[in-house]
This record gives sequence, C-alpha cells and structure tokens, in this order.
Amino acid sequence: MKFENTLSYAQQLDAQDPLHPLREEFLFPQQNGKPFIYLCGNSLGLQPKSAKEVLGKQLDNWQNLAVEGWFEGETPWMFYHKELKELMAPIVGAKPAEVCPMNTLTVNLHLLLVSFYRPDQKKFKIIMEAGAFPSDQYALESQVRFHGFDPEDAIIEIAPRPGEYTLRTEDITRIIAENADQLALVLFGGINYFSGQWFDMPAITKAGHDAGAIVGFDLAHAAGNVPLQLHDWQVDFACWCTYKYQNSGPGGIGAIFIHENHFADDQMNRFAGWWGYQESIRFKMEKGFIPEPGADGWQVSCTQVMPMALYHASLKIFEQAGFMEPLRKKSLSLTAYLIYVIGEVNATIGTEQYKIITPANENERGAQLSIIAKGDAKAVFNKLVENNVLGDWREPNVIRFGPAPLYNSFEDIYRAGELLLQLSREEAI
Ligand SMILES: Cc1ncc(COP(=O)(O)O)c(C=O)c1O
Ligand SMILES: Nc1ccccc1C(=O)C[C@H](N)C(=O)O
Repeated sequence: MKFENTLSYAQQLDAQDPLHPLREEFLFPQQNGKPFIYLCGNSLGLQPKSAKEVLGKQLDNWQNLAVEGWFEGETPWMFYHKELKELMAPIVGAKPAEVCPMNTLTVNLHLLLVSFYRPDQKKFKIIMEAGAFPSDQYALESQVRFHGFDPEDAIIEIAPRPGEYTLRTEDITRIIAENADQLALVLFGGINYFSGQWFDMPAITKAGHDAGAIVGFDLAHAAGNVPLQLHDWQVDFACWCTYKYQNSGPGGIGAIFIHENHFADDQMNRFAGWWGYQESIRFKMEKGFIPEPGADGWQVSCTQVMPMALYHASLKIFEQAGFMEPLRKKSLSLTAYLIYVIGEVNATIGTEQYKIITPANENERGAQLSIIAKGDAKAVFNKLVENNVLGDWREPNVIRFGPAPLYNSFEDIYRAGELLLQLSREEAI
C-alpha cells in the first residue's frame, strides 16, 4: 500500500475506515485542556464510555438485591461469567467452555503451572523466551524452586542471535527439539512485551508437543490484539490480562484457556476452591472437591462481579466491531502507516534516528511497534508526553507505540509522527 504523509490523507483513511466511529465509544485522557493522542493500549486500554453505566447497574443490583443478587435480578452473579465466556471465546479462538474470566494474570499463571508443570527427575525443564515479562520470570523461577529444582538448571531461555532483537522460529523449534529428553514445559509470551514480536504460536506448540512437553502461553500482549486460534493450534493452556487491548480497566479481571483435551484428565493437580466446584451442587457445601467441567473448574474464589462488569462493557464493543477479523485488518493498516510515518521522519532527518525493532513481517507483530532512538531517547519520549502524545517507555531504551484499532485513528498516527519530527529537529539544533 502506498501512503502519504499529509493530514488530509490520514483523514481520508479515517473517513474510509468502518471502525472509525467506535472511537466515540471511549474516553480519552486530557492534558492542558487537550486530549492525548493515546498510543498506549499495549499497557492500559481506554475507558469505554459505557463502563460507568454497566458498573452502575451492578452497583444498583448490589444496592437493591444485596446477597440475593447472586441468584436474582437480570444478571445473577452466580452465572455472570457465562455471558463473558461467550464473548471472550471468539477473541482467542476457543470454545466458550475452554475460557474463563477470573483473578489476575500472574495469579492465574501460578494456578495453571500447578496443573501443567509436573516435573519429574527426568523431565523437569522449561523453555521460555529470554527477556520475558519479569512477572513471568519470577513466577517460573518460584515454581521451579517449589518443585525442588534450581532455576539455573531447569529454565532454558532462548535469546536472539547476536546483533538481532527478535527470535527466529527455527532457533526456537531447534532448541525445543534438542532438549526433548528433559523438557516438561514450553511457556512463551504470545507477543513479547519489549520487542513486540508475535511468536509463531502454532509452530512452537507443535515443536513442544513433538518433544513430549506441555505448551502454554502468556497472552497479555496478544489477546484482543492479534487473531488467535488457541483451540485449533492445540495450545494446552494460556492466560492473559484484559486491561490492555481489551480495555477492562487497571487491575482488570484476568482470563484462562484450558484446551478441552485436558478436561477429562483426572490426574491433574489443581489448587482448588469452592467456585471451581460443580456449579449445580456447589451450595450443598459437601466435603470432597468435584470440579465443574471445563475451564470453570479452575475458578477458586467467587465471581469478581465489578471487574467483570467493566470487562463486559468492553466486550460488547468487540462484538459491535465484529470481533478480531475487522480489528486485525484495521490494526495492520494502522501499524503499516506508523511504520511509514516513522520512515518518513527518518528520511527527513537524513538518518535512521528511530529504529523499529519489532519485525516488519505482518505475521510477526501485533499493534505494538517498539522503537529504539539514537541519542537521548528518554528526552524525546518525555517531550512527546509533554506535548500530548502518550506511548510508553521501557528500560533501557525503547519507546513503545501501540495503536489500538478500536479507538486510534490514522490522524493520531500522522500527528504523532509530525510531533516526533518537530522534536527531533529541535533536539538536533
Ligand atoms: C506479558 C505479561 N505478563 C504478566 C504481566 C503482569 O500482569 P499482572 O500484573 O496483571 O499479573 C504483564 C503486564 O503487566 C505482561 O505484559
Ligand atoms: N499492569 C501494569 C501496572 C502498572 C504499570 C504497567 C502495567 C503493565 O501492564 C505493563 C505491561 N504489562 C508492559 O508490557 O509493560
């Protein structure tokens, strides 16, 4: 596609974009009386305008029904998660029974590792990407120690080749195969938070299974961002947060996926709680845990109604958008335009001041582009924020921009590029 670096051209792309009106469904933060150009959906999605009303309804239910709200009213809380499951499933390519909203991401990762990381003296190793989000590193290290192994022996991190920023699938699958004898688990991010690289999840899953290992993913940066087919890809388990591309609010409800292949496995360990107990007889309060079939059987505590209400508000907008296919189509155009605009900034300055380390290949990236700037990148980043362009900064040297197709426009990208160019010129003087 041939782009132009003009405001009128960007506005024309917006006029042709069928999803453009959905921008009106969201609230943009303001600074100095002006809205931000918000390019940070990769960290925290924006608040849907409907969030207050949807949350308000549950506050009313609480006020009017109190404890009876669990079984009475329009949306009895006992079954509230079921409405969400139907809307979540198409976002990650799962059957509704395979997903469940619950807890928060790292907590869920621990709970799923209890079930899916079952090391023995022979097979105890875990393969993950080097530079995974710190919470995942800490979770895995502590799980390994919990089972009496040393993370130094048990965790194999796959790093980019020297001089490269991202991983090659051939290296990932080769290292998995080489370690087959001792490999218990492959646990990868779907998209790496730092580089923005979308890993070849089907290839990783297949390689892990060929090596006799379980394969799980942390989809914090992938769910609601790129099209996923967790069921068809035969992924064993996954977990994600919903506060990034799925706009459920800070500390929003987390979610899990358990492949139905595992539903009948009665050898599976789990850290059980009453909300995972068979729903129809849960309130008999009997001794001896009987799990509810499917992902719901991993629930521990009672439904977090208020965070789920906030997530529900956003899921309804995903439904309105037609779920992932139209969103992905727009997302690819937005990122392609951002790549073009950054290229124009570099070309105007006459040097590769801003280097995009996220793979250019569409199959290897989602909405987020990670950019390394020459010179004092932090100063540039701070000035962008002062001037109402909000991406985020990740140590030691990366600016991340994550245009979200639900609410970002081509004009946002044009304007962010215009400011980047202006700041870079000022910096050079
Ligand atoms: C890949 C990844 N894993 C884990 C986390 C931590 O999530 P939480 O704080 O919700 O447990 C995040 C984001 O903070 C993340 O991006
Ligand atoms: N949950 C947060 C709370 C505070 C600050 C950032 C986060 C993030 O989510 C960061 C994000 N996971 C990242 O990719 O850097």
